[in-house]
Amino acid sequence: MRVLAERRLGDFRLSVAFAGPEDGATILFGPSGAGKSATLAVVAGLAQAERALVAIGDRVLTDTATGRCVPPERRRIGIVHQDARLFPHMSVARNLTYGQRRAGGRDRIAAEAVVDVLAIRSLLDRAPRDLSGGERQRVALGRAMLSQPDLLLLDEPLSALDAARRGEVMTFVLALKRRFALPMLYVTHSVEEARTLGDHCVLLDAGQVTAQGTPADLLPAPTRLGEVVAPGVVLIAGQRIAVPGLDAPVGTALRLEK
Ligand SMILES: Nc1ncnc2c1ncn2[C@@H]1O[C@H](COP(=O)(O)OP(=O)(O)OP(=O)(O)O)[C@@H](O)[C@H]1O
Repeated sequence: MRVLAERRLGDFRLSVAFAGPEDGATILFGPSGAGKSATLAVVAGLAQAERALVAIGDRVLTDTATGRCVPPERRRIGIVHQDARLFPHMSVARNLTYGQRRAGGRDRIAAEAVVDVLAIRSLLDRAPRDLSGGERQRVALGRAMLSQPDLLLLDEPLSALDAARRGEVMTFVLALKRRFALPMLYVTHSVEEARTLGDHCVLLDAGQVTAQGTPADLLPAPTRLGEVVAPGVVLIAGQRIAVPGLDAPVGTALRLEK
């Protein structure tokens, strides 16, 4: 995947160029306002840029030098947002087949395999309103996969979930990545997500790429100061400490404030 995007948004100037693996996840990491969404919009074909090149393998989707610009619906890009945006009037199964219908006969990614990897078989007859937040995101991932994308764009897909669900859904994203080996462009603020899921990492700040490399090299592991090891019990520096009133679920990592 190759991306070059130069665009102006009011006073903000985006000027980024990066390349990522065709069979792994590229992380776009940066603070709020760095230009991550502005970059995704160019990749998805939803925004014009003064200068842009977007290519997946040898498929060129945007090239301002030649005037090429494939419309969004023909880019073969699956998008997963922060909120699942499932169709509320359709069952899970119909949400999934909606993705399939848009695939134009391509069928590299089998529905059965996606349903298995995401463990959503028991949810197929449910309505989106009867799903938990984590289940909804798994279905949104399935719908995006079944549109048979050449690229999966994930725009902070875990950030609306609580810590426990985040870890769970992250495991499913990892499983999809391993099983289907398609390029992913993954936007996050989370060091943990970047390090767990990323093969390549692009750091953005103020509209510019400030560094590119492996997530492990660019993003130091967060220090886990404490972990909930039983209801109301935190393990800190090897000691089990009871914390009355603590209702965080077991497994939650805690950062302690002074
Ligand atoms: N239509 C617009 N007009 C003017 N400025 C804009 C417009 N859209 C975005 N911006 C500015 O462009 C900058 C980059 O925004 P962008 O949404 O890409 O950041 P981001 O990295 O995705 O942030 P976040 O993590 O908060 O989603 C911000 O300073 C934003 O205020």
